[in-house]
Amino acid sequence: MNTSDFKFNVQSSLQRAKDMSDEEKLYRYKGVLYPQLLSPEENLKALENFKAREEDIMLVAYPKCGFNWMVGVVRKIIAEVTGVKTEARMPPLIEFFGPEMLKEVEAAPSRRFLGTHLHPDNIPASFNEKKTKTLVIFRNPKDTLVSFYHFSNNNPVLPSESWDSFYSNFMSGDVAWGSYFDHALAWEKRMVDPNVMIVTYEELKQDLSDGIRQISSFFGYTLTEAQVLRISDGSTFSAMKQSSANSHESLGDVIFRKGEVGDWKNHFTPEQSREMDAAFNKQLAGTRLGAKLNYQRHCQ
Ligand SMILES: Nc1ncnc2c1ncn2[C@@H]1O[C@H](COP(=O)(O)OS(=O)(=O)O)[C@@H](OP(=O)(O)O)[C@H]1O
Repeated sequence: MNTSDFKFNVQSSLQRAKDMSDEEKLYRYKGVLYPQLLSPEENLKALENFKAREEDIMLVAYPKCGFNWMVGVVRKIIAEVTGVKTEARMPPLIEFFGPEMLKEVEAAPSRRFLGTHLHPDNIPASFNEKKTKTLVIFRNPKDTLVSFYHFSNNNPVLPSESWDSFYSNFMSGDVAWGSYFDHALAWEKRMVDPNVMIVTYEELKQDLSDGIRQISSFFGYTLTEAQVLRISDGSTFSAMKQSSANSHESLGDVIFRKGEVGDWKNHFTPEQSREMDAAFNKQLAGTRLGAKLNYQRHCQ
């Protein structure tokens, strides 16, 4: 799959964003906000008939939950097992592709590595129908919100917003790619599906090697301990930030920002923190995903 056109599109989108007002940068598709320049309606419409394959490798994340980290890890796993290196390429987000690029993807040989931030309702139905193995990464909502706030203010294709305004929009789900809680509740329902594996940012921060072993075996690969070590050494925050100028060009420093658990403590007011606690309790307390996110430890 050749992604040079895609690289060019991202650069030209960043350029075009300079002439747009913040109001023009997001639009609604089936009720969910998406970035006009990166995921215009024609991209999302073209995706509706996308033909997933059983052998595809699919990665899903709500924005800022660690998608690019997992892209790096999965690409390194693939490189170790097959010898094919694709790490210098931009992330394989299907909603950024557009009709022409999608034709190339449809013609590409298996196994294809694909990813998305799409709202679960907007993910092409064929991924579920074909039982494509799908890795989903989640992160605690407070750090996700902080990361998203900085991203919005440093990525020209998204609106710039004050902390209080972004906080309110995140809580009501009026941010690009929709509500964190909508995504979480939809994936919570699929946690028992053997074709879905959910990992959390926080558990990977704690033991990346174990995560790499589990992820590779989920996709049907077996790694030696030396390979696991090589992949984890190359996937630390500092290693990935260092190589990001190559893989992500001008967005490298924006995406690889801080890479820590708990930065929310430097941003949330006590009242905002209590409001998020109440929202989490209402939506996710007592669920499997809620337990996996270990909210009390990471957010209280
Ligand atoms: N290797 C590694 N280790 C730890 N943390 C990492 C790593 N790579 C990326 N990150 C952090 O992930 C956050 C970006 O998330 P996404 O890649 O999902 O962002 S995006 O929505 O696709 O733009 C963003 O979090 P914040 O630093 O809190 O903003 C990145 O720094």
